[in-house]
Amino acid sequence: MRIAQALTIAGSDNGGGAGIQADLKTFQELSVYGMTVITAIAAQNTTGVQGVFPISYEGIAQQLDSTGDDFKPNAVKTGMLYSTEIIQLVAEKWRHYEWSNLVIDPVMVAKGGAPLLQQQAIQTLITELIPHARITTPNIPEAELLTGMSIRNLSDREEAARRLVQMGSTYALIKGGHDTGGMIVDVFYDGRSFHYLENIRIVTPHTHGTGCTYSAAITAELAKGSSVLAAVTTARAFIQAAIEDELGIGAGHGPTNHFAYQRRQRGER
Ligand SMILES: Nc1ncnc2c1ncn2[C@@H]1O[C@H](COP(=O)(O)OP(=O)(O)O)[C@@H](O)[C@H]1O
Ligand SMILES: Cc1ncc(COP(=O)(O)OP(=O)(O)O)c(N)n1
Repeated sequence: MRIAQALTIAGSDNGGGAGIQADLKTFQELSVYGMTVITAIAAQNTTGVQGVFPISYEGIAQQLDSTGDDFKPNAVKTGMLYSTEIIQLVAEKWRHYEWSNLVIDPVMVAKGGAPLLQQQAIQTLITELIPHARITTPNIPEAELLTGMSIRNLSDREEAARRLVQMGSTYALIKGGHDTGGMIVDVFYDGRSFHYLENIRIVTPHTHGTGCTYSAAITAELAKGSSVLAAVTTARAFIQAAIEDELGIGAGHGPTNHFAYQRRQRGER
């Protein structure tokens, strides 16, 4: 049996809650073989980001080539891409290796406020990468920056999702974690109709890496051949379990629990 394979192109979080580390843990939990291309080293912990150290252009190009020359990932996810140059490079290699199932988590700012994407790179993301996306998964502030509109209510989220699809992303998911209400509503758009993934907001400080983990779970499910809506639905259950069964690690905003979903599947909760 050929195992499903997924590649993440993202930054490193030494604390293990977000970035490459969250992606690999999520792939593994969902029985998908994970591969990485590291774009930047973010020195961080649960209290914030202390430094960002981009990998050289040549270093990223070589990682992409070493991956593409030998492996055939069934799905590819992008997270922290940091600069215009890195986005252009990823788009070029995407075309060259004819990869499929691109999941774009347009990481821009960490929850503590540290920038993870240079301001001038947002336009490059829109013109160079989003047209290749199977699905793009911004949180509300990211969706506002990508679409140039302010998002205040549900119909704004729907309009933002429409605009992402107009930019060329086949599907869009506007994540509702940054909303302040008691319910979190993630808006999924398939180009024709909307689906709403609603959940009660869990009151916890331990939500570091939720966006990375959610999009990695979508990527893993796409790698295994799921439809996009089925992938998002499973991923939503994965992130819900990961937030609910908190680990309580670190003095600040701790990581989510990547073990939780499978433990529940095995009845071990
Ligand atoms: N407190 C919470 N309770 C329940 N689900 C949450 C909570 N915070 C985040 N999520 C889930 O995680 C997803 C990603 O979180 P969000 O904060 O929107 O993105 P990001 O981590 O990229 O900023 C949300 O869409 C939601 O499904
Ligand atoms: C290396 C790296 N990549 C992405 C993030 C942001 O992760 P996200 O899932 O948006 O969660 P928060 O950090 O915002 O809680 C990161 N911190 N580091």
